[in-house]
Amino acid sequence: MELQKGLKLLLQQYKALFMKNLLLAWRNKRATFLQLFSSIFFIFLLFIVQKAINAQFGSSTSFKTVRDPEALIDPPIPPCEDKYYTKLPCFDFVWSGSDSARIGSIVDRIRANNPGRPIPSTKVKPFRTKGEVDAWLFANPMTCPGALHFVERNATVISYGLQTNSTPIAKRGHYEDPTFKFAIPLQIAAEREIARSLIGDPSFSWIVSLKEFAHPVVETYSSVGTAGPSFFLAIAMFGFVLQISSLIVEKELRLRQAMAMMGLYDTAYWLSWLTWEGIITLFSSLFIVLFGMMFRFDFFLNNSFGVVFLVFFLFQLNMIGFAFMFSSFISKSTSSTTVGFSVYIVGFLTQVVTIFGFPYTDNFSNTQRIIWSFFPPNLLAKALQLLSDATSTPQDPGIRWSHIGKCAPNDIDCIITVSDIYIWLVSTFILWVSLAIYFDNIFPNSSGVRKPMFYCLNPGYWSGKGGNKVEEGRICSCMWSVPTLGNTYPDDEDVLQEENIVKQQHREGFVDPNLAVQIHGLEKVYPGRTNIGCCNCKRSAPYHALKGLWMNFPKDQLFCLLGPNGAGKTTAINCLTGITPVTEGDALIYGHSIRSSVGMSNIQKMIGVCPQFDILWDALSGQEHLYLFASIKGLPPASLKTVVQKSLAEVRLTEAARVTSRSYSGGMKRRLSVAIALIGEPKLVFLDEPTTGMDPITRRHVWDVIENAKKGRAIILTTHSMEEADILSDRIGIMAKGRLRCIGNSIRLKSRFGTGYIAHIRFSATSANVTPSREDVTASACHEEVKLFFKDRLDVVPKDENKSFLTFVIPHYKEDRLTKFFEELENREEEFGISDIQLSLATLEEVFLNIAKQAEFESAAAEGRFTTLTLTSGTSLQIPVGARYIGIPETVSTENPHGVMVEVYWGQDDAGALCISGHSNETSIPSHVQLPDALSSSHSHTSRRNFLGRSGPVHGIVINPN
Ligand SMILES: Nc1ncnc2c1ncn2[C@@H]1O[C@H](COP(=O)(O)OP(=O)(O)OP(=O)(O)O)[C@@H](O)[C@H]1O
Repeated sequence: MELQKGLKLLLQQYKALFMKNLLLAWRNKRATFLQLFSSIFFIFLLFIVQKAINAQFGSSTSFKTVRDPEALIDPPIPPCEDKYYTKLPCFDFVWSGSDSARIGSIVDRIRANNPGRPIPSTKVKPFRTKGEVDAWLFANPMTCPGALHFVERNATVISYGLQTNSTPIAKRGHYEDPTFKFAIPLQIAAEREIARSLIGDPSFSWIVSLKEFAHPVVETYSSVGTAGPSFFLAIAMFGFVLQISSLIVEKELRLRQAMAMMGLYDTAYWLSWLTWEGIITLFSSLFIVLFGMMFRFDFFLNNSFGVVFLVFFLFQLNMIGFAFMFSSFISKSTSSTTVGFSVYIVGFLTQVVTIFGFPYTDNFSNTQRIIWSFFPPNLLAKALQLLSDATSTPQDPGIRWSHIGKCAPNDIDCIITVSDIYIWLVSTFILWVSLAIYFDNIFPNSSGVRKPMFYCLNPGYWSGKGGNKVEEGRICSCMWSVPTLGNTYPDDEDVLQEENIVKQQHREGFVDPNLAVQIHGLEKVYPGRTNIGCCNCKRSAPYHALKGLWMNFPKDQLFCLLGPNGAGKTTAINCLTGITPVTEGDALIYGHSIRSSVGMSNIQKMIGVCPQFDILWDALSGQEHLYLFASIKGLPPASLKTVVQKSLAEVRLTEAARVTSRSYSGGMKRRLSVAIALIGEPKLVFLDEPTTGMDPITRRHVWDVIENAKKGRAIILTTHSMEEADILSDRIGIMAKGRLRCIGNSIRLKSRFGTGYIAHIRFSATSANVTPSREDVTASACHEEVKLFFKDRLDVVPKDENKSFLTFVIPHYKEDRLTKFFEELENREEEFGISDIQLSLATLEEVFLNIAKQAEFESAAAEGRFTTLTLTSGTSLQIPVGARYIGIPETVSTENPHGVMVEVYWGQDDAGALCISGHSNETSIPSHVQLPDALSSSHSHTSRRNFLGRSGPVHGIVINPN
């Protein structure tokens, strides 16, 4: 099948990813709903805030249009309790001039003639002089709203002075103007009563009326301009947090890596997210403006629709770009809410500062403005302020398209316009997205791999020819030097032969067309690093996970890679699939080198990978996964449906095709992963433990799938199931500690590395006329005879036995005696009471365990590990891990002229580490054995004392009795 290439493939991948984003958003309806419609809630809150403020300030005529102002006639002196924040007991007024009886009577009349409310004498306080009044006011603040100072100059002249607290105060949205409320009524009352006293007519008429100017609304409070920035920032935060977590989840779950392995273009990935979020942002901004208009905000009604919409759209888009950039710094999706919350808090604070004028006035420098404008919430706050100021009174026309580049006529401090803010939002958006892509490349991905810091300065990166070099570890971690490998020649003859063939082909530059993979000395060292934290310094040494692999994988064969945990199987697959860079060596996959970026992109088109852990989107169904991966692979659109249906049928997921993978069982997920690996007819398939977690029936079915898939392609399979390896593989390689230990087909491995042949002897049930106790005796006699027969002819003892069978393990080197032996045994079947004889080769599991144990022996020897052997006699010896024969120090005697030794039996614990499982009886060391002096010397190092004078551990002596 011809796969799509170039621009066509990019477009196909883009469409498939866009569809994936749409499906994820559709399945996560609650989050998408919040992203689109949370604005209605916040705008409703703004509406309530606006209403509450209007109600509070409603009493002040400044907030109203006054066309026919009402006159206030003879305003009375109000009670002192009416003053805001007054302290009780209080006085309506205090006065000086109490030495004069005439002044006293004027004050009495002021009290008595106060319109509508005569003032009781207790509510006024007389003083002799102004100085006394000042001293009293100083000592008793907030207890009196005004003071009158009278001076009787002569019989026809009385002068007076007025004193009041001139600070206007606001209380719960109401302003108190002390001049109008207290000073003028006192003034009117004082002048009225002085005039009456001077002309001697106590009923002299005196009417004063006060009236404000007719005026339009002088000021308004816009909740959108003041509280709006933080509310609209909160709306944008939904998109911000969701975007960060979507990107991180795909990184964290290695979904991006899986797509990259299938040949995904980064451009398609970023474009799909950008367009998807662009569309969501567009609708979200549209709803903000429509809801704002619905709630009748002047801000939304009087400014041009397009101008307001663009502010919200560009701001939200900018926040998405900001989220893209942040996602490079975060590795856990659970941190996205914390990051979102922190950005919101910082944004809220900087917005408050912005609303108070920083730094968009002449008082601040350009540098301050530039730095401030990099943070998108600040630009939003300023834009909302400009738009809100432009509609602050009904007379203000708002901002039209034609005016976006101009300052408002009354804005004398204007330093930034709406069009400047658009430019800032667009250019910083481009900056965030570029930084996001750059950081995404230079920060380690989920496999710890990253590009060099200046990768984009490499011309090869842009031309597509090379420049795809990758590094490992964090940017700021110091790498340790890579340890060199010692002797890398294999001990096993088959491995050596394979290695020689591959090496020769490599030397000759021969690319065998019948080979799918040629591995040339593949080495992988995971870098050790020193991470310097603020108060600690963590070190980890480099780890040699692959120590030089030389192997060929023919086409049309299934190669099974076995090995204990940590052997390096997954590392080998990761190197071959380009997930992790190789340290040394190379591999050719269908002639393409894994070390070249062009080679790797060709390789990715012809491989399929089923990773060790299922890499699936919870919210996508099996069918959607297959559509997505088939599209990324570049299968022609016309064939997608048929291919997907076929794949689903192959892995028996047709019925569950439309069910989201969240509801799949472990086995179903594995089957889907296998189907993904096989989609698009890849020429090489990597299956990393594909049947883990499957029940026996499903496992057998998947074996059928794999068996069928073998035709026309190479498969590399890793598994911990020996049965699986035995059934499926054409060739098996067992790895341990980063090296290939053996290679060959199953029979070859069993015959070379198994303990030998296994003979099961089953005994016939004793006849019915034999009593039970007699039956036991007969059976036991038969067993003994057979045991004797095996001992006599083959020198073997039973490995396992019970009432009805005996099991013997016959070593390979006794193979030549077997034909005759079994002929004789068959002839004597009746005599021995044998009902059945079964002869089989040792199992692959046994081979595996032997190889793993051998590798442990080698690594223990290489590392010089020691353990304690406690003999039955009670003596404890320090012996090297893996040593088989140990001479016991200071045991030379006339009976044992060469001393005494034991054979140590080694087993492996649950973690695969070597442990002593027992030891033989103490026996004399044979005379031919070369002995170290230590064995007989009484002053040997084995019983030396340490520097504290205490005796150190006694060391056993490793000897070779053969
Ligand atoms: N990113 C890494 N950084 C450091 N060491 C690593 C890294 N990945 C793997 N290793 C180490 O490399 C060794 C080989 O690991 P690998 O996963 O290849 O083993 P495996 O044979 O696939 O084991 P399993 O059967 O458990 O999957 C292990 O000791 C592992 O700890």
